[in-house]
Amino acid sequence: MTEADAHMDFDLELEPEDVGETPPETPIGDPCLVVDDLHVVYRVIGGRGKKEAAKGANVREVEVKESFFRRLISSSRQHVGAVSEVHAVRGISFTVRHGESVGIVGVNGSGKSTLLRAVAGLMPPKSGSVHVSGEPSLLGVNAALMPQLTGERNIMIGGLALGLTPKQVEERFDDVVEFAGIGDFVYLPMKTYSSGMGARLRFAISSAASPDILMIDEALATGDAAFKARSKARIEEVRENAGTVFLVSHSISTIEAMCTRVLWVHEGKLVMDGPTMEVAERYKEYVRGQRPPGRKGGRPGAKNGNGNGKGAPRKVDA
Ligand SMILES: Nc1ncnc2c1ncn2[C@@H]1O[C@H](COP(=O)(O)OP(=O)(O)OP(=O)(O)O)[C@@H](O)[C@H]1O
Repeated sequence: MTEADAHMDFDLELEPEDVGETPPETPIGDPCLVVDDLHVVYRVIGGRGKKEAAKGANVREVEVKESFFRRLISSSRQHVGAVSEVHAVRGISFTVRHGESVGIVGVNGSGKSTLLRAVAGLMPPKSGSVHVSGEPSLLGVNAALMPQLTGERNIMIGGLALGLTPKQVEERFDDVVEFAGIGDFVYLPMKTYSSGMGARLRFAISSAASPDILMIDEALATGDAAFKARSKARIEEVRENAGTVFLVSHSISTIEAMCTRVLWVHEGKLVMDGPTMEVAERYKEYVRGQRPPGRKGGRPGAKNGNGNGKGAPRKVDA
């Protein structure tokens, strides 16, 4: 696989069921989420900061001043390597209103999932802030459900974590199983599930509680047409109740069908924010340019730099 291919694993084709669909209309509501100059940094012990940084990644090796305690234990432990920092989200700001469904797009490793997790409060920011009215619900790919427990137990745990009572979870149990389409697998440990089954169950649980802010990380890519249709209806339901939906997906057609607005993230920065059609078009142009970021002329935001002679993405006010 070439470097260009590595950045091209997108579904740029509209699927038959999406053809002719127009994105939902943008409703006007009060702000429910404000993200202000957000920075998120991962610290990795034993990383290869210099090598990664040389390849253009958002990585730097940091010097760690050895404390007395560290020196004491290091004499009895093997050296574990340098500490590296990955600056995954770099100064992102935006405001979201009730009733918006916001898609997040970007090439692999651009920071989409990290941004979503930070907004959900699962990642502490290095600096900047996230102000939320309402309780965000993220049970995406990295959710803290327990693989050794059965789907049944995880539905109960997930439901309680989302604020449902045990009785409410019991009442919604059959719906969740049917929505996820996992049948009798629900009585087996989640570690026996395919990744698609796990992702669908997490989405089914996370949307069961009608959350104020529903966050979905890639789950929709894992289902068949019927699951996608059910998901779309569920997302519409949340939006109609003036909730807010965040959706990370590699499938631009999914984003086009389900979102009113798109944030395009590249190397941890927000390069474009605007109505779905506008941003999706520019993003597709960029991806079709087949120039991976880091190569001359391939960086979004660079002057005439998306590889097809078109200029930098225009930042659109939210
Ligand atoms: N747990 C982690 N520890 C260290 N670095 C991480 C961790 N998770 C993500 N990263 C790094 O942070 C950056 C952003 O990753 P993130 O997963 O947010 O991107 P993404 O756009 O969601 O990627 P993908 O589309 O491949 O899922 C990448 O450089 C990635 O290597």
